[in-house]
Amino acid sequence: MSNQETINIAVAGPRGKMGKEALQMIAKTGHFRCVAAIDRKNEGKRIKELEGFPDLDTPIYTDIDQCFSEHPVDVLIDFTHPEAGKYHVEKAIAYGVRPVVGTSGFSEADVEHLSSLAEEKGVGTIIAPNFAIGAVLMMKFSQMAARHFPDVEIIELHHDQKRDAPSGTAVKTAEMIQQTRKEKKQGHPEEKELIKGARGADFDGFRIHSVRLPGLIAHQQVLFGGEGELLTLRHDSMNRESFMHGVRVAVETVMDLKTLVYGLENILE
Ligand SMILES: NC(=O)C1=CN([C@@H]2O[C@H](COP(=O)(O)OP(=O)(O)OC[C@H]3O[C@@H](n4cnc5c(N)ncnc54)[C@H](OP(=O)(O)O)[C@@H]3O)[C@@H](O)[C@H]2O)C=CC1
Ligand SMILES: O=C(O)C1=N[C@H](C(=O)O)C[C@H](O)C1
Repeated sequence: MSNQETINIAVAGPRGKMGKEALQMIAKTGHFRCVAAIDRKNEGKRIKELEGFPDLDTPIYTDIDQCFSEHPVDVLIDFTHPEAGKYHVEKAIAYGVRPVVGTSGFSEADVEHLSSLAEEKGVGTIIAPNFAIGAVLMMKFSQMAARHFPDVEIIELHHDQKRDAPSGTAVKTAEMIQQTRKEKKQGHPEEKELIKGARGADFDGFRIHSVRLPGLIAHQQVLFGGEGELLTLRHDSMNRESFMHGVRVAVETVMDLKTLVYGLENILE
């Protein structure tokens, strides 16, 4: 489709950190229009009544059925929580609305389930654990490196308001590494944790560590160890605008899809 055709968007989670950022991105993108918001509070209010958007006269719904029945919505952007996100995606697909989902914490089974729904209805859907371009490159470089360095540990670092651990990005990175890494249980065979959790979460024989601190936004290091050498890949999101180019590309791309795509790396050129 032409980049200039207007895309009507509903945003789920408009009071959240990412929901607010998405509203700003939509306002700055000429051919995007926010036509509705889905929030579990503020039924019947307008976004302009929320903090930060005095000019946005967009209706807020708590009932997603009502929202999709009353508005012609092309794309749903969801930045909420996994249970709400899954419900929103199921509803969107049923109404023929294309979901673009950043919400993390979906299980493999959730993604498979939503993928079958999308395919059955022919509704384009994008679920991306991380919309930052640098993060996607870090994941791809990690996948390349794991072919040569099977000894790897992931350290993800996030703000202390994050609910899920490990992060969606860390899980996706681990899944991508798993595709190229020779299977191996790392560390000493008789290794013993003196404090439970000291060695982090086990993913197919390698470890994921989650750090939560105020002051952090979203960061990840992937450390590879070899004979006499170390390779460190690191990505830092210094603000939440860093995710918005990817969200914009996903909104444009999903208009032409008929199935579910999991991971931004699958749509970037
Ligand atoms: N893919 C990516 O690039 C990125 C993904 N994320 C992910 O996005 C998600 C949101 O992150 P963030 O904005 O920081 O989190 P916030 O907690 O700031 O925002 C989440 C929002 O979702 C709302 N919400 C919860 N349940 C519902 C519901 N049933 N219906 C409607 N809204 C609901 C919350 O409302 P309430 O206040 O009432 O609880 C809150 O406003 C997380 O899963 C995070 O991991 C974050 C950054 C980048
Ligand atoms: O909660 C966040 O903040 C983030 N969540 C996503 C994740 O779980 O990977 C993406 C990014 O890391 C920020």
